[in-house]
Amino acid sequence: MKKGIGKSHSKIILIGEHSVVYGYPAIAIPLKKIEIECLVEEAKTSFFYNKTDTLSVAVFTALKHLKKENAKIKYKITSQIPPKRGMGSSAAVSIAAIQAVFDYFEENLDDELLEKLVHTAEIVAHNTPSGLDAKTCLSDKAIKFIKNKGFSYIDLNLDAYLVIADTGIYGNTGEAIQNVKSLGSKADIFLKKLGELTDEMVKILTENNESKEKKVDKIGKIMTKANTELGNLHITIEKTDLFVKTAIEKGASGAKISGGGLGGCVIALAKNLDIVEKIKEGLIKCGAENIWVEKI
Ligand SMILES: C[C@@](O)(CCO)CC(=O)[O-]
Repeated sequence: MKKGIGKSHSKIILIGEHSVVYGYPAIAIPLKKIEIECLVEEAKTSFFYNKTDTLSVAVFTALKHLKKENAKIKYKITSQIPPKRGMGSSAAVSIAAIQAVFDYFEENLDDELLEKLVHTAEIVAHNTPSGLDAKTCLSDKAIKFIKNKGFSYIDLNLDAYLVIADTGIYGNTGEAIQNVKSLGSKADIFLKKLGELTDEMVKILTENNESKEKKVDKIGKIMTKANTELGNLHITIEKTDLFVKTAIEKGASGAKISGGGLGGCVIALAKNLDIVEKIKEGLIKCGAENIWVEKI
């Protein structure tokens, strides 16, 4: 039977979520071990478009581009990425689905077109995507990203670990973006501060000759400060605050939410595996539903 396959992976945002929507830089890291795959196969009936479902929107976006809106296909997603947790599941679903549709019809798809189509699909998912999620889910390496300006690869090389802990609470990027918008000009000062913190982190990562340990300390502190600013923007919640506090008590150099907010994941930076274990233990006691560890 004819079939098409597409693949992508998860991501986290080290710093700069939300402020990136307003033109400030962000740093994001692909999580290549947490994968997603989409399979497209022949079906008896035409594809049914549901505009409230990210996957359906992505498939439709690809079919529309190929002028095959009435194609008789069905699709299936196999994903390790929990949805609505700030781990890029909507961008990754879109990437995998669009690739699978193009693969099914044996059409060429370069990265530029893929990104454009993902962006179109993402607009339906949360209105004003900066493009950061899609770019990170398409990347093999950490990136520094500025909306409408592009990206550059960034070498982290810290010999440290990120503990990524899922609160189990669905975040809502669209609502979180709306919360920030509704603060009006009151948000400006917090967004600017996030931009400054990101610039500071980029400097440490790219220009600083200190020991890795000192860099990790500084980066951790910046992460925690960023979380405070995200709190000022009303997108942290009680459980993420508890995770951040606990991770730091257990020895994390710093911690923050990652992604859209209002739930989702907290990321904590740890200097070594002993600290990783302590953080994990603490966060499991606080109700973490799932924990991943990424060396950075
Ligand atoms: C909240 C946000 O900054 C990140 C969502 O993962 C939105 C975006 O960049 O499109």
